[in-house]
Amino acid sequence: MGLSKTFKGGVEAVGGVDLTVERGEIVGFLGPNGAGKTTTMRMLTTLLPPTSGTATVAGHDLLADPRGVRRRIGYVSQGGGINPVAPPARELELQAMLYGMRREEARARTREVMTRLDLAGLEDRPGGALSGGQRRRFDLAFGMLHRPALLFLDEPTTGLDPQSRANLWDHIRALRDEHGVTVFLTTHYLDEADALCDRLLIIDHGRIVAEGAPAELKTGGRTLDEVFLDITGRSLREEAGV
Ligand SMILES: Nc1ncnc2c1ncn2[C@@H]1O[C@H](COP(=O)(O)OP(=O)(O)OP(=O)(O)O)[C@@H](O)[C@H]1O
Repeated sequence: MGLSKTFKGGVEAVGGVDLTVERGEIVGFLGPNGAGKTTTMRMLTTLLPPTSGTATVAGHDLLADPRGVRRRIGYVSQGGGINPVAPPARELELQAMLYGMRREEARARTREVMTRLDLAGLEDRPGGALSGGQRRRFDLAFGMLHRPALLFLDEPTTGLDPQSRANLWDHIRALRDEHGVTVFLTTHYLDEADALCDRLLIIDHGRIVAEGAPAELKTGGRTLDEVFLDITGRSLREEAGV
């Protein structure tokens, strides 16, 4: 599909990415800061027009049928978007109505998703009074509300304690195992990639540089961290101005 993106000013963020994600797998998209992960994800979710190339996402062509893509995917952005003042439970109901559900159905779906994600009992709690783990689970609730076949998660567990991370992994696995949802996620935590993902794609300087199951990549008794550094090098990206 050769997806690429060059920003105004000439920064080539993504330079011809070809990737395939199979239905029902959890794919980890790894890469150093500035490698092009978020830019790729924003193109795959129709939020950013590619400079060239296209892709088939959840069975629909990105350029020819972006509405078809949007209907079938969920997207949870880096850092999420929970309103600190309003209870996210109420906003979930409104969101469900925006997806075309009637009030009763929206209420029922909100209850169902919240129960699934261990959020029952938090119906009246404003976003600002939630723990980091609860906030991230609400972010996930927004992403899965309309039963997408494919879920994009940009750094879903950043800033969470080990318990909350493990809990979120369980929820992500359950989406795959019980509903056949395909998950495409970025993370900087390589232990997370190792434990959670069926397959990994490593991007660097806007190009895919390695791909495989965690066990396939960890050759020669190396940890995933070692493999990652061997592939992408040890220089700091921000200081190189990339
Ligand atoms: N709107 C923009 N305008 C110009 N350059 C941009 C823009 N967005 C991203 N870039 C540049 O494109 C490159 C890729 O950025 P991107 O955010 O996709 O990386 P990333 O892999 O998601 O990084 P991180 O791990 O830090 O989130 C970087 O060099 C970045 O500075």
